[in-house]
Amino acid sequence: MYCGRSAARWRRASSGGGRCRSSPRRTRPSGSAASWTPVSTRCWPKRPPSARRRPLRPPAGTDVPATAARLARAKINLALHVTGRRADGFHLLDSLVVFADTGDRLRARRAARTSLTVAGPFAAGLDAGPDNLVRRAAALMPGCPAALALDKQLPLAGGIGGGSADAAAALRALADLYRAPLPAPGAVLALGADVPVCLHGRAVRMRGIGEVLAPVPALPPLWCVLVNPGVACPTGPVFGALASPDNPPLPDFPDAFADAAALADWLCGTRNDLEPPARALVPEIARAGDAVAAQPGCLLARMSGSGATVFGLFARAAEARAAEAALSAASPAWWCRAAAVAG
Ligand SMILES: C[C@@](CO)(OP(=O)(O)O)[C@H](O)COP(=O)(O)OP(=O)(O)OC[C@H]1O[C@@H](n2ccc(N)nc2=O)[C@H](O)[C@@H]1O
Ligand SMILES: Nc1ncnc2c1ncn2[C@@H]1O[C@H](COP(=O)(O)OP(=O)(O)O)[C@@H](O)[C@H]1O
Repeated sequence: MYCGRSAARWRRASSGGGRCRSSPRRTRPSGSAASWTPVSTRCWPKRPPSARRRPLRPPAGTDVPATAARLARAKINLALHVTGRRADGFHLLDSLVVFADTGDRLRARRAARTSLTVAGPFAAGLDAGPDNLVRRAAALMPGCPAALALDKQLPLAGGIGGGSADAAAALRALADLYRAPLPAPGAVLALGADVPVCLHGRAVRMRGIGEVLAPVPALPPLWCVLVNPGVACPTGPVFGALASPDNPPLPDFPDAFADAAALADWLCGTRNDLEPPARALVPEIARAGDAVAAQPGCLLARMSGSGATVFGLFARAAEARAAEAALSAASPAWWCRAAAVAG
């Protein structure tokens, strides 16, 4: 990690291990509605959505749209502490999660049967079949058939939760189209540990394996640059390479963050515990982190999630855009995006 405006403290990892390019199918975390702690009150269906077979009819007189569009925002783990390991092997987390104002685009149109098409710069290698998280999300709402179109703008297996954001976007779009309730929390969590937080979609503290969400102080205006060095970094192997699952939780939050620099200072007392094992698996992460940390105005550079995407934080939009331009010019093979951080 690098933090501070002058001292470059991004630590280089000792290289080791090979590149990870495989994309294993996600295994399902077990979860129950009882373990879900939503920040806001939600209306859950009284019976499981799977009980519905025919398309839902919107309530009479309701003006429902025929199409819906959603931005599936990139998730950023500003801090990610691994604090324990459950008996089933899933790790307990304590994470400050925010969302960048950039992501995949999902369009949905009411139809007789559910279908999915995938286009965009990262469509290659992503199957539109039943394993796609959009399809798996739609399967949780069988009364809401739709023609779904995913414009895949985010790199796959990049630690920015693209698949989870797509699943959350699909659930929201179908709920909009049919004025239908969202699936039960346990079913949402079973799609992936990051899906509940992506469904929430705003800055939040995430604990448990991803199902316990709690409010955080309002974020100051903040911009980021996201950099993915083009190497997929699958989540499971990174957790598997973690030295210890038992690490201290996040420090106490202040009542407020005065500005971006104050947030960056607080983040300097936090970590991403998955960064050392990810850097050992994918040496490109350290190179990307060094490059981001060297950008003028960069307050902090760190890896998000299980990698390989690295983020830099900036107080001003112009600095983030300049960083994107400089990084893209220096390393054309890298995926670089400047974006506002949505509070
Ligand atoms: C690490 C995080 C942090 O936000 O982000 P990403 O790097 O994936 O973006 C998430 O916890 C990832 O969530 P998600 O990507 O949905 O994970 P899943 O598909 O449910 O799990 C993939 C695999 O990672 C491991 N896993 C995942 C979550 C967790 N809390 N403990 C784990 O040990 C398990 O081996 C699991 O089989
Ligand atoms: N719509 C989707 N977009 C991205 N990945 C998907 C999607 N559906 C299934 N996947 C699978 O989910 C895994 C995790 O992808 P992603 O959410 O992009 O990364 P991460 O969990 O590192 O943030 C990948 O192995 C990918 O094959």
